[in-house]
Amino acid sequence: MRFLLFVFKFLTTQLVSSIASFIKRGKVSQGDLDVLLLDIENILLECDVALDVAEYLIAQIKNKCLESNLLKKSDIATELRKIFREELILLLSDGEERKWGQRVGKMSIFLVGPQGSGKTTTAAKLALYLKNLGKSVLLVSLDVYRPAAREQLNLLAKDISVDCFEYKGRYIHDIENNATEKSKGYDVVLYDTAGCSSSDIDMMNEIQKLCRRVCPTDIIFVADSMMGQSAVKVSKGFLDYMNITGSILTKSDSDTRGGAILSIRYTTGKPLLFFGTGEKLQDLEKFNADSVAARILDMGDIDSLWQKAQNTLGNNAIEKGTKKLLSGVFTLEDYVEHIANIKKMGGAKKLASFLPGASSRAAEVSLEEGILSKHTAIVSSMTKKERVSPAILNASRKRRIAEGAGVSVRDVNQLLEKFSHMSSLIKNISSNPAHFLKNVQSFLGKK
Ligand SMILES: Nc1nc2c(ncn2[C@@H]2O[C@H](COP(=O)(O)OP(=O)(O)OP(=O)(O)O)[C@@H](O)[C@H]2O)c(=O)[nH]1
Repeated sequence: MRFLLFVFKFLTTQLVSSIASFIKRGKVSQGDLDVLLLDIENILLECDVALDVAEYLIAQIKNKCLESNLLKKSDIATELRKIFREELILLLSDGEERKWGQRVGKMSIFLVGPQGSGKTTTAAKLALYLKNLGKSVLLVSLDVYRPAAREQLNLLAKDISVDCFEYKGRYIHDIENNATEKSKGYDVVLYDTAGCSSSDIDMMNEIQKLCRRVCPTDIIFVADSMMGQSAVKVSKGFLDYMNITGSILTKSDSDTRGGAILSIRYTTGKPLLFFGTGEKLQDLEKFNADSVAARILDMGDIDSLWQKAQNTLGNNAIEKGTKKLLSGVFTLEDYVEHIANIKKMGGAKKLASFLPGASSRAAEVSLEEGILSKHTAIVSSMTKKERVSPAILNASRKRRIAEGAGVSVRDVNQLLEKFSHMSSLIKNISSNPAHFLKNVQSFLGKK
């Protein structure tokens, strides 16, 4: 599963450095705060957040700062981030998205949106998601203009073993009539519509008519994360013709500045349901406002990190690893296994992005990634005995290992130093786990 690696990179870096330089000033006045909020508004605009949305968010934050007497607080930085986070969450969610897909009764879902926004791919991703929830799903293409789109949906449906209604005719109403007949017996019918622009009045009228006839339970607007400032205009265009009930943002794995996320939620007033995070059919993530707000403010996203560990490594492996750690035994083989797990989960850089303060440690973590690969090579060129008892490593053994791994003896010494540091840390954790937990909680701000 890919995560929102890029979406907030720019926004986060800019916001965090602005807030940090504001805090560094020591005593701050209302004027300083106004300048900071103006800076933040500009950063939001640079990140493609629409003007209305940026102004609204800043006005809300300003009100909250006044209400809470921010300037009189002893820890202005923490309080400001808290306000910012709460306002972002309010802007992004009313909690409705959490209930999506759990509804009892038949669902019929229309996916609508501009051309190329990812509707067909998302239809298949959603079908897979709903199938995994135990629902029977039928996919239907309502795109009579592009036969390739029907073929594309059919192929995707085969990939995930979901039924697809194949209609070879040319008239959209015939497809719809036949599909309504075929759809009996399925829990969910997912309709993929033809991509259209809101300025194409004929097409919009046609989709509107179809919506009236089928009366779908959900009309989901599929938008490309990269649409930036135009997100407001495009989503308003669709809202004029149909009652959108939720949105999905695709291509959030691409190098976008993320503004569309805030803009679309604000404009439609309807829940953001999912993010498309890649081209594969598994690359669909449920939207979680808390996680997104935490990532934007560089406050870490431990829930997503935990989910990622569970999905990649499995609960049994995590439990086994934790037990071993708490027993205080830590060998070089365990160290290499941890490095392999970090790689499996996407590498040190990706994992660090889930921790608080990630944006300020990006360069450091990049360096660490190379060191970890070196360490794996060094341990691989050791004998079993050396891995279990590194104390036996004398000068000649170190030279042999360094040669085998293609590194210097200094690198071998650095690994041993790091390993020894980690071993004593783990011994400390195992002798007092409660104290360790307390430190972790305070690091994560969950005192
Ligand atoms: N990287 C990435 N690519 C995606 C994502 N979703 C869709 N795509 C790609 O975007 C391109 C267009 O996707 P489609 O699903 O064909 O888009 P569409 O909206 O159905 O297109 P039309 O029917 O022509 O309007 C394809 O190459 C997809 O693989 C995503 O979340 N991430």
